[in-house]
Amino acid sequence: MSVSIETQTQSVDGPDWETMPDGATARVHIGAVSLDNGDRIDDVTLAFQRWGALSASRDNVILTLHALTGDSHVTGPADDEHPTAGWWDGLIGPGCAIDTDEWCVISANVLGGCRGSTGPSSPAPDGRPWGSRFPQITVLDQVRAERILMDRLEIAGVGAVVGGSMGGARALEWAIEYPEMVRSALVLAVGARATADQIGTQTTQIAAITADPAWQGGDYHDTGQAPTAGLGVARRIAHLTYRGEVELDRRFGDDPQADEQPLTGGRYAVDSYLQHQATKLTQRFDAGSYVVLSNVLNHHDVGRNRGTIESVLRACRVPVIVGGIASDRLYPLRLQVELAEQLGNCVGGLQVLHSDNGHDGFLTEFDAISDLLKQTVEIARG
Ligand SMILES: CC(=O)SCCNC(=O)CCNC(=O)[C@H](O)C(C)(C)COP(=O)(O)OP(=O)(O)OC[C@H]1O[C@@H](n2cnc3c(N)ncnc32)[C@H](O)[C@@H]1OP(=O)(O)O
Ligand SMILES: N[C@@H](CCO)C(=O)O
Repeated sequence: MSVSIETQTQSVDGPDWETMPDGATARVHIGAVSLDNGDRIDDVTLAFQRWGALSASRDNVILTLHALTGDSHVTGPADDEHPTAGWWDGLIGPGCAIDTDEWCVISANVLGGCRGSTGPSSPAPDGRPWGSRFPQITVLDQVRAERILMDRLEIAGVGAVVGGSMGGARALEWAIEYPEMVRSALVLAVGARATADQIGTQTTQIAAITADPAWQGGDYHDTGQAPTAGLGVARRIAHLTYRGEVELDRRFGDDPQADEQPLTGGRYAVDSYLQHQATKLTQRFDAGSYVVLSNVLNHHDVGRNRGTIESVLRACRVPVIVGGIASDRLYPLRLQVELAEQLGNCVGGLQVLHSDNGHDGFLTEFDAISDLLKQTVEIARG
């Protein structure tokens, strides 16, 4: 589906993006985005951060793509605008795996997100929060928005698109939909389409949120209430899928939490751990975005409107590095085996990360991710 692209660039709420300090945030009105479901969102805003200088030929951009509850803050400590430290902190910067003395790193908060980009909690054209009116979007819709952002920034091509999980899904869609713009891609901890298991756990998480009376059909943003309990349950379920089964048992087993007594109403240690993860998320993330983005993952299917998954992957000529984590039970290795075997130009075959941390290995395995990023930028150099 083609996307109408307006010509003007309008920066709002931020400094000139090319000269702002490393890690500063800019927000750009990118205009309308046409969606897979035939709908359209007018006047989309994307918030993004930039590290490293844009070269005179504007051809040294690395687009880093965050996962479900991430945001544009790839590196650096938490700050007023970004409640968590960078999700690939230390991997991007001067002398790092993506060396910002060479590369200009751009990272945008995703369409549907809640950290400065248009999503359920941001104002619709009538000034009220989008809430339940926010349309069903797909990974490809998010990538279309990012493609328009590149156009607004006058970036005709990028050295690499890199990401894991939902970020990996977008990197894959970038390589398939806009191969002429992408010199290399890192696709980590994801598959070519959602599996029944993923859709099962994600729809169960959505059910936990929508069962919370504070959800109010998704139109809670201006009521002073939020479905915090439902979002917390959703995160607990999700977090179990993000970590290794053996890891959790090794760390927590059936231990009680501190001096609590489970037989008399006290908590298990793993219960306390999940409660902690849930509380941290509910303090920083919008439930409406969580629902929209979980559905984005449910709808992920590179074959949609294109053909068989195998034919779509085989036709992709962009050099792609494919990585997977051996203990990932949410995006098991068989999904990355399929990608590595079927992508038209997978470089070096499947690269397996050995980690106890399951799916979250794409965030925690610093050395292995560093190596994959270095391989990717090496291809981008040509
Ligand atoms: C691209 C993106 O996805 S960006 C978003 C990434 N960040 C998140 O998703 C935040 C949620 N956290 C996570 O997913 C993971 O913690 C990661 C991937 C960020 C880091 O993983 P790890 O370093 O292995 O941390 P781990 O999962 O062991 O969690 C440690 C936390 O659990 C807490 N914890 C450990 N045991 C217990 C317990 N028994 N009871 C309560 N809390 C506990 C620790 O105190 C620590 O808290 P803190 O994070 O507030 O300092
Ligand atoms: N911890 C990651 C895992 C999902 O990929 C997140 O919350 O985005």
